[in-house]
Amino acid sequence: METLTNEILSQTIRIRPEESHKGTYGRVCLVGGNDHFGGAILMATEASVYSGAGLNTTLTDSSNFVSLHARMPEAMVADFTNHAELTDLVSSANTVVVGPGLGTTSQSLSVLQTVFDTVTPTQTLIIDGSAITLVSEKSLKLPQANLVFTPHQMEWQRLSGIKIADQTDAANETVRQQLGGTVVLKSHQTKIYTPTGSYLNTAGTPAQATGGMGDTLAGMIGGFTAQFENQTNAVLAAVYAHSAIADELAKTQYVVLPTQIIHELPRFMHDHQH
Ligand SMILES: NC(=O)C1=CN([C@@H]2O[C@H](COP(=O)(O)OP(=O)(O)OC[C@H]3O[C@@H](n4cnc5c(N)ncnc54)[C@H](O)[C@@H]3O)[C@@H](O)[C@H]2O)[C@@H](O)CC1
Ligand SMILES: Nc1ncnc2c1ncn2[C@@H]1O[C@H](COP(=O)(O)OP(=O)(O)O)[C@@H](O)[C@H]1O
Ligand SMILES: [Mg+2]
Repeated sequence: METLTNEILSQTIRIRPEESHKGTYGRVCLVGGNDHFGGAILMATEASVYSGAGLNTTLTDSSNFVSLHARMPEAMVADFTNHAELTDLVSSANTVVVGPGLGTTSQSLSVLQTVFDTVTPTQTLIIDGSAITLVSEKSLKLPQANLVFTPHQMEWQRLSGIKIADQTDAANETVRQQLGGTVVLKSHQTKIYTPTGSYLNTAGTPAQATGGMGDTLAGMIGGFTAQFENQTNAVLAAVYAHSAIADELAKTQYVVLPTQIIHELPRFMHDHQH
């Protein structure tokens, strides 16, 4: 297993060419946020926008529209129960993030199933939070796409069937192969299992242990995969940047809020572009 260093940042974060426009930097569609967990999709969206993705659209419960617009006028918003809009918007994205705050009701399941029925093999699909729990509980058939799962250890236990104490590299890699795609197994030392190798993230701090931290990472992975070509490096760089920014803030803070990491992103990415 290879340890991630800040080299992954300069290998991934590109200086923007002069001759470019918002279309050059990818389209992200973020799906989640029910009437209880609006904050989760709000943070994921904010993270994708601040990562520099060119166009961001959030499909969520209509009760979240006002708060989302108030915080994030850069993002477009649509109702995730509108089947036609959901399929249209998911189809036109490069990257789809599904799950932050989606919940596990029959409505959540129907939204997730529509996303799975719509994505195509050329798209990257990040499956986070409630979407992982739903796939596990309902044994959903996974779509053909560039899949990125972002479970924490309990979600990985549900999805893989491996108890937290038994989550060894060999066992995790076996299930990754069965699932296909990449698994970002989040913990105090996140491990990333990809089709081409496994990586350990030693950056990060217990100051990050607060709700919304993973929702933020899912949005960052969305923003990075939408605009940077090498999809594996984009995932690795997002994981590393998320923790490295937290480490910087934790030098003077007891707790680091997800939204504080988000607001540091443009400065941090500027300092590491190549
Ligand atoms: N502001 C919001 O709207 C928030 C919404 N959230 C959403 O709430 C839904 C449920 O997610 P949860 O993760 O809270 O619930 P889960 O029930 O999936 O997992 C939480 C449980 O897992 C245990 N656990 C064991 N190892 C862990 C590890 N390494 N990291 C994290 N937890 C570990 C925790 O102690 C806890 O009991 C998701 O859709 C999520 O996106 C959460 O992200 C919290 C913030
Ligand atoms: N003690 C810790 N040290 C380093 N990183 C941590 C620690 N606790 C949590 N994190 C990070 O915070 C994030 C938590 O994700 P998750 O549990 O999905 O949060 P949420 O669903 O509430 O947004 C992960 O990226 C994880 O690696
Ligand atoms: Mg989570």
